[in-house]
Amino acid sequence: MKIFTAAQIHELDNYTITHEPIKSIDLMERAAKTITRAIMDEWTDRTPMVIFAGPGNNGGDSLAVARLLAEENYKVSVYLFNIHNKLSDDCAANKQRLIDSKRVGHFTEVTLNFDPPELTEDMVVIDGLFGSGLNKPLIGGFASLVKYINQCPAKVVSIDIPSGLMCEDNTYNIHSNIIRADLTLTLQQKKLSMMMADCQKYIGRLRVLDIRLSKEYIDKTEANCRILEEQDVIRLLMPRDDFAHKGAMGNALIIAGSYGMAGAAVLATRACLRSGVGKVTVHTPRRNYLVMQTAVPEAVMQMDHEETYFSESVDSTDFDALGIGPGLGLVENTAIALIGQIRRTSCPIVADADALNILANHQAWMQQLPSGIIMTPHPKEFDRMAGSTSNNDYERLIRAQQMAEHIKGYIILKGHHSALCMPDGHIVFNATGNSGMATAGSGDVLTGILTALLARGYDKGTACQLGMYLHGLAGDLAAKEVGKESLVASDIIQFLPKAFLKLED
Ligand SMILES: NC(=O)C1=CN([C@@H]2O[C@H](COP(=O)(O)OP(=O)(O)OC[C@H]3O[C@@H](n4cnc5c(N)ncnc54)[C@H](OP(=O)(O)O)[C@@H]3O)[C@@H](O)[C@H]2O)[C@@H](O)CC1
Ligand SMILES: Nc1ncnc2c1ncn2[C@@H]1O[C@H](COP(=O)(O)OP(=O)(O)O)[C@@H](O)[C@H]1O
Ligand SMILES: [K+]
Repeated sequence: MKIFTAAQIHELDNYTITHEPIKSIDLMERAAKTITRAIMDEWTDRTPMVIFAGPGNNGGDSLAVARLLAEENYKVSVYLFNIHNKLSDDCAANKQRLIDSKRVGHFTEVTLNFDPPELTEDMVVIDGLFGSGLNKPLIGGFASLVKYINQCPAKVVSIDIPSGLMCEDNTYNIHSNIIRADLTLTLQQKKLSMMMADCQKYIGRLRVLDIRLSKEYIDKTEANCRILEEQDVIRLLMPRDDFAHKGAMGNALIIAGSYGMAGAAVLATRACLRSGVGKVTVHTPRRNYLVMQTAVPEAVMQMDHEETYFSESVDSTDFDALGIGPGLGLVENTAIALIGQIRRTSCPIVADADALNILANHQAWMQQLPSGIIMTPHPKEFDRMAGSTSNNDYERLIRAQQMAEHIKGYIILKGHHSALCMPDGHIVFNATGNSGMATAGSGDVLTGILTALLARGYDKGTACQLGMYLHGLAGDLAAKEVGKESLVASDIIQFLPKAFLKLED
């Protein structure tokens, strides 16, 4: 699913109106019918509905919804805010339709002062104040109204987007003046701000409603951001040749683990082995020998000269991909070995965890990364790499996007919706995965999967997309079986086979 900007959404609306063709008022009616059905799915006609409508088309939508709900015998009260005495054409038309229908129990057009109605627990508030046309933070009377709605005990449903929330950048927004919805019914496509963890408190539960905007425009218009879907991923899968032999299925090298952190190496290596690769070699400190050999008998062991930490770069000529970082530790000798390793490696590299922390501690090295490197930071690791803390998730995402372009590499900013930032500036969000995966070692598993896919021969962008999707899918399948609370990183590996099977089916 593409994520369009507010400006593109506006173009999409206009394109639909001109090319379907359909009158804009009829398109609004179609949207309102879909929204009304979604509301009726959630609440019966015993629930009193209080609608707050703004002066633009978001207000127009909500006035049409008010009329349609009233026709379905819902008890409806409507407050239309028209303080500048200027309504959009379709909002004005829907005001008239609502008055003419005579079904709505209470209608007030607020032009000056507003005496707010009592909002009780049994009611539903429909927030149709502002949608994708919001162009500045809410202040004054609208801000007071938002605060009033936010402190009321009623359930709140936002049409298209919680009023006050911008579709993209909320860095300079006034956060106390944004509606905190329980349910957001967004039209046609998710907006970028809906992918950000720190905006979830405004959005609540999210449903995307198909209002049949122009498929032609959606298909032909380039979007900078998109959400990865199953059908995209299925197309990426390479078939396994019947005559395959291990020599042709990729040779992966994992450099991971230090004394006390053998587990990270075990997880990355096991995940790598479960992701279709022909052969996996793990380079780890001597003292991890017995643990590794016992836990992952399928892997080839290559022991570092040091007992407890990675100390010298290794010849990677014969390998097809390198995964480096999980549990590596931060001692200076390891740092020097790491940068040496990165410099002498010519196959694709996945750098994770301590590899990223080391780079963050040596900012000059950040400038010398080979193009095409794949880095998989969680937000804290990213902030360390970037050299400063981002104020919000959007700012961090834009920094990651800029860094990926600057170093010509791939950055997977991990989270609920991990964001793959590509060297050409595109961003791909992952939609699989769940909160059960917020457990130590989940990231090591991703490193193993990515290393395997690269060794198998997937190009970097494909390996990143497929890898994060499979990782999340395995986590989702595991959560179904063991529950989110009990899920551990090994469960993700255990369900990787089922994740592959699901995609292959
Ligand atoms: N177009 C279509 O075909 C379809 C559109 N659809 C619906 O339309 C919605 C978009 O509608 P929209 O473009 O009219 O914008 P909307 O969000 O209602 O607000 C615009 C008004 O707000 C004002 N304003 C802005 N910021 C403000 C602020 N901080 N404080 C105060 N005022 C502020 C702004 O005034 P201005 O600044 O321009 O003077 C203008 O009057 C979209 O979310 C979806 O629900 C669906 O029906 C599907 C078909
Ligand atoms: N709430 C969540 N929803 C979806 N995926 C999650 C969630 N929490 C964590 N994950 C995934 O789990 C992994 C955690 O990685 P990371 O933070 O590096 O863990 P660790 O360092 O312990 O291995 C990431 O791939 C992330 O996307
Ligand atoms: K809204």
